[in-house]
Amino acid sequence: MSDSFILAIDQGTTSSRAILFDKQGHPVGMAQEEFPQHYPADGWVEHDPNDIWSTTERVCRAVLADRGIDAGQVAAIGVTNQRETTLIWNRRTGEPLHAAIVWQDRRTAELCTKLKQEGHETWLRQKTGLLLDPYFSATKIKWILDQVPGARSLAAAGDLAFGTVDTYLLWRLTERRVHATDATNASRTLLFNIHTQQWDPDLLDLFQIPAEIMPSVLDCSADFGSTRLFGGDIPILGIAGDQQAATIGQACFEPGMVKSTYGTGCFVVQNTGDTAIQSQHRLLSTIAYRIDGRTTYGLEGSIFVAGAAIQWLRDEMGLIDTSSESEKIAAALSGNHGVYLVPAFTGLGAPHWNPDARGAIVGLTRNASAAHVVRATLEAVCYQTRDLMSAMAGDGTEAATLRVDGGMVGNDWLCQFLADILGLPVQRPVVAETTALGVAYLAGLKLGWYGSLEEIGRLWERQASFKPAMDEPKRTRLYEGWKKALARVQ
Ligand SMILES: Nc1ncnc2c1ncn2[C@@H]1O[C@H](COP(=O)(O)OP(=O)(O)O)[C@@H](O)[C@H]1O
Ligand SMILES: O=P(O)(O)OC[C@H](O)CO
Repeated sequence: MSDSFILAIDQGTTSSRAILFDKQGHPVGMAQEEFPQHYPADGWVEHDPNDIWSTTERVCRAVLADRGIDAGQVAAIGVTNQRETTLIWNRRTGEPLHAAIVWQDRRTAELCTKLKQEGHETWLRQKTGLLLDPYFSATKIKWILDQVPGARSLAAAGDLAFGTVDTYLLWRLTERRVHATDATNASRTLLFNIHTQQWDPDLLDLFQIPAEIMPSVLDCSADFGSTRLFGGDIPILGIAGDQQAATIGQACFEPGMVKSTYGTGCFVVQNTGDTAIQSQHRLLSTIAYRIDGRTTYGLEGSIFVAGAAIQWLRDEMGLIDTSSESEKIAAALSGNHGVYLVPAFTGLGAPHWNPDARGAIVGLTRNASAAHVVRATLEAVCYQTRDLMSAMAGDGTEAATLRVDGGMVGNDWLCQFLADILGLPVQRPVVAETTALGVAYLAGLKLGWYGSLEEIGRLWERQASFKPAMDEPKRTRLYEGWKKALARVQ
């Protein structure tokens, strides 16, 4: 089996990646391509569907060519993706009706506020585990159907298909144009009842979305069809939203286990077993994975800006030349000197859910320097994680450790400060690409490469552990400072 691989496609917010994994879950090759972000109006974020597709197709071809691997050696494909991002296309022509509306896009904030005022949030939360926020797909679908001329009549004629990014990629990968998604992606639309596991007629009604445009919903580890685009026929056997895939890649299979992924945003997910917890702290209840028809739920805290703030330091403020430089700068300072940065660039996500909040730097004195702003940006990611972890402890289980991954956790200073502020050991795995790994595992389960999640769990390896080293009074003092800064922007 040594010459057999799984090809994991990770279609993220800023780039598309293709990674080949062997049976032991080791990456043996990777190709990555960034693509343009479009900001057509304040608070709007769009992707060109053709960029999503063409970068994905190219990175798949590139990784196979680089490693000299042909389609016959690829046992299966797994697909993981930026979630909630919404596409609608014409089933007959394949033409997208509109640009993809990205998860970060706030154009439907007003509609969400109106629906909240009309009292819809409570029943909607019970069914979906989510909140009324522009983040999720439903209001984005409604926006496209309402704004694109002729869209509603095309939908009535059965000519339109809606999909999150996984669904769009699946449709384009498969010759027979499979229109399907998995339960984790479905659970981010605000249209899927996480208890009955069905598209919910009341929700479709509320958002005026015709059922005909919705994809069928399968387990995460399932036969999604096959593709002939890379030479031979390769089955597609795994799909999961990226944060759920990372939960699997981090082997958080026991209730109470938590992972946190630090990429563009930061997403903390705790496994809650077969219970969909109704959060009292404005966290989301979501489907962590569904395998063999059995659903495992998760509690999720989503922060919209994490690594994106480091990019902002680099691209807009010019305070650093590279993201990794932030580590050296933060480490060289003896403390934060009371400087806090609240990166509420697109409002605040969990547990605040305030779309109108905006960013701020507070505590500046004559001695404050660019270095303090850089350090404050890294610190903010850690304080926000503590906000989420405290909310989670209030709703369910207090975590014993935190497993971290994503582009930012190569930063040792960040990982240590995170352990210090949480007062919790932080563990970093050997395979940093946990998102792609998670979906490779899902495909591998279907292939029979792995007999169970327990077997997969035994493959998880720790690369580094960061133990809390800060005394409690200092931890409390720093966190209190953060809370004061946060109060200034709300
Ligand atoms: N050493 C570092 N310190 C801080 N941030 C970093 C570091 N390396 C990368 N990043 C940030 O991590 C993000 C990239 O992570 P990645 O997981 O690839 O993101 P995504 O999948 O959301 O596109 C970028 O925002 C980048 O600024
Ligand atoms: O593409 P990422 O890694 O920033 O993840 C985006 C999330 O799935 C949005 O919910």
